[in-house]
Amino acid sequence: MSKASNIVWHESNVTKEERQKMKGHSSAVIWFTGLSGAGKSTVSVDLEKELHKLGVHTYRLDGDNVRHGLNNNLGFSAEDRAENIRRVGEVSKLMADAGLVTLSAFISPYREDRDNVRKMMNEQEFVEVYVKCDLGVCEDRDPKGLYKKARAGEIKGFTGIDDPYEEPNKPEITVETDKHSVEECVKQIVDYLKQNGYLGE
Ligand SMILES: Nc1ncnc2c1ncn2[C@@H]1O[C@H](COP(=O)(O)OS(=O)(=O)O)[C@@H](OP(=O)(O)O)[C@H]1O
Ligand SMILES: Nc1ncnc2c1ncn2[C@@H]1O[C@H](COP(=O)(O)OP(=O)(O)O)[C@@H](O)[C@H]1O
Repeated sequence: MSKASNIVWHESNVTKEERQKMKGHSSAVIWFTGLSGAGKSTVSVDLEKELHKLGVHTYRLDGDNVRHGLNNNLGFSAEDRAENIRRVGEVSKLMADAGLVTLSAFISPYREDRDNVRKMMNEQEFVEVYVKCDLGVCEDRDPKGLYKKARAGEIKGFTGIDDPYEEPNKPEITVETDKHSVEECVKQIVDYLKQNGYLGE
């Protein structure tokens, strides 16, 4: 809910549709959710490179990066995670309005928070990608050494250890990074986007 009153929406003279036409592809928010170490960053970085080669205008938003700036006043309580996801959802929506394909990679552990982002956009604009990976595999990978710290009790409220992760019920795409290579996961997403008309002619 807005705290401000007496504010009036001001329309632009260039529409989203006109921006999309100029770019030659649809806008979309590709929302990566999954455990720490599941591969959200790795897959989204390689997917962006692939989309760029195909002439798609992209931008990537990543939990670690956004928490250095826009969201540096938020921690990892359920309330702060909800606010993190709400703000990133609003930024993703602005980017969709600008005609971009945004790749948003956040643990986003709560189904309700992700569904609230979905509700912010047009139905076909939100593509939820569940980056699925067994917790044990994530823990073995431990690319930042955070699981080790969480197990040692040095980090409290770590997702998957002593904080919840709610799997998506009906994601548009599930990539299983403990069964398929990065290249295969990227191809699966590109194929979905092509088959569903996101990438233009
Ligand atoms: N308590 C706790 N739980 C989970 N993750 C933690 C925590 N503390 C720090 N980190 C680091 O923060 C990154 C997750 O940030 P997100 O913004 O994606 O989290 S969330 O969507 O708000 O849940 C996450 O990055 P990824 O490993 O890329 O997922 C971690 O590096
Ligand atoms: N199929 C795969 N997809 C994504 N990452 C993989 C895969 N196989 C192994 N990895 C490795 O797993 C780690 C995933 O880390 P990262 O992308 O930072 O995860 P997240 O962003 O979800 O925390 C990386 O070290 C990556 O090289």
